[in-house]
Amino acid sequence: MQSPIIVALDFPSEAQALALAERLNPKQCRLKVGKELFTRSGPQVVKALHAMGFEVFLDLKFHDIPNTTAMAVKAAAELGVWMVNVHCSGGLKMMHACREVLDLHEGPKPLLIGVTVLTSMEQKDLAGIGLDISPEEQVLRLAGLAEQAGLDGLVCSAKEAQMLKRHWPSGQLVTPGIRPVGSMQDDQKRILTPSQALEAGSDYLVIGRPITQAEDPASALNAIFAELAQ
Ligand SMILES: O=C(O)c1cc(=O)[nH]c(=O)n1[C@@H]1O[C@H](COP(=O)(O)O)[C@@H](O)[C@H]1O
Repeated sequence: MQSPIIVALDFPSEAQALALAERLNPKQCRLKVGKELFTRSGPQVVKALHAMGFEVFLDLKFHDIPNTTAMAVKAAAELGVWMVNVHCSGGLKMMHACREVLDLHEGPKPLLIGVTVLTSMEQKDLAGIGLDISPEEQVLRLAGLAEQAGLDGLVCSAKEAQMLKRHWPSGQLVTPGIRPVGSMQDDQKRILTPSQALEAGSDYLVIGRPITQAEDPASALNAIFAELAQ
């Protein structure tokens, strides 16, 4: 089976990230490079992971005026990443500019994914930023904009996957906030287990600390992969 697992390489140095990657199998997962690692190590770490045979999700959650965001997405495409993301709350014009720049890009195009409501946020956090609606309503509103802009899918909580697949069947759903039974919740709020997330309609599962902080990360990945392959 093509693995749905994306391991989040949230490390403070390239050395640590590559040491973890060395222990993982590119047939069992893809890797996510996020803000901390990229800010410290830059495109070099992405190139090193590509050289090890991994496909990379560049998770920098771009959010800026349309031209700036689109040029950042273009740079990601030129780096050869498999997936890139932008915040849907940047609006329709911003997402549309990103779609257009990728349509013009020659060669393999990364999947363009929109971030809806962060999995660390609950209703009261939305109220704190002036949004007096439920996370589900806000996710649906942003999903509608992302579909209209021609994005390939969404980052969302697996708890919203079923609802989103009904509204946008072809949208690829990338879901963090995944916790195998018995692992720590950490700062995640809207969580599901790997199997529950796939059943709910997730296409890709972003899993960080339950694998990267495990005593034996390869076994932790293997156990999740085996459970999903059943
Ligand atoms: O875009 C993301 O990947 C993301 C979106 C979101 O809403 N919530 C979320 O946790 N993430 C990322 O998913 C990863 C989750 O890591 P763990 O909580 O350690 O499994 C982190 O790298 C987060 O940056």
